[in-house]
Amino acid sequence: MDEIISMNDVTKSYEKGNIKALNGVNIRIDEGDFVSIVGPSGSGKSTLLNMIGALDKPDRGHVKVAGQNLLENENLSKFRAEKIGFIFQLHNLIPTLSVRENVEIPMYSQKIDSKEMKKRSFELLDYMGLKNRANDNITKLSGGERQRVAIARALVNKPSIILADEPTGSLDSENGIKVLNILKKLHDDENVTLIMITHDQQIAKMANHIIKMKDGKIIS
Ligand SMILES: Nc1ncnc2c1ncn2[C@@H]1O[C@H](COP(=O)(O)OP(=O)(O)OP(=O)(O)O)[C@@H](O)[C@H]1O
Repeated sequence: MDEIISMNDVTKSYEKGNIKALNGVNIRIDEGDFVSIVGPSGSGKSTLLNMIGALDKPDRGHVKVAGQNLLENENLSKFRAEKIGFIFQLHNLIPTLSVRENVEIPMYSQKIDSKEMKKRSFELLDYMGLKNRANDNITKLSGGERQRVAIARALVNKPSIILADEPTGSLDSENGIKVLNILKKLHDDENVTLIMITHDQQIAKMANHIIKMKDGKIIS
């Protein structure tokens, strides 16, 4: 399989070097892999995910994602919009917009006409079982429904990589399973590379590979 993400001796410190959030991390992830990241609070999981998504820069080391060296890339927002879909625990949806408008946000920076935007957002909302909620204000939806909107938004630019930080963390188990099944189906059907942080051992086992972190290092 082809490599899609690699990190070489990546180090990231905070508080003038007192906290080593990442301490010499090496990874290789192949196209189409489903990887879960586990480890205690503060072990560096979010920092690792943010490095892959070019939301953060290492102090030292190399990060290569989808063939691009992120330290040399001068247009990281374009890179993010085209290659990466982000799903966060608190889903960062915009409360003043409708469901459909929230899904369309990542397309605004691309040169996509409004008809095509509408077509894509309806398709994805249909896939998520939310087509009839498209014009509702986002605040009318339940937590599980909002998380499905966040997944639709992450997919709208057809990214090759999805980064999910505790995507089921704020959901009850029934809704959590629904969201996970959607992510798993995406991975199986579309060959999307899926990288997910979780605290739940059972959920972690759904992945093909598990990265275990401790004190800024990968321990297995
Ligand atoms: N912006 C920041 N400023 C200072 N310290 C930070 C910052 N971001 C992270 N850290 C520190 O870096 C370390 C790793 O944090 P990180 O958020 O990556 O851990 P995590 O494994 O994702 O934790 P959790 O499971 O609690 O979300 C922690 O000690 C954290 O306090």
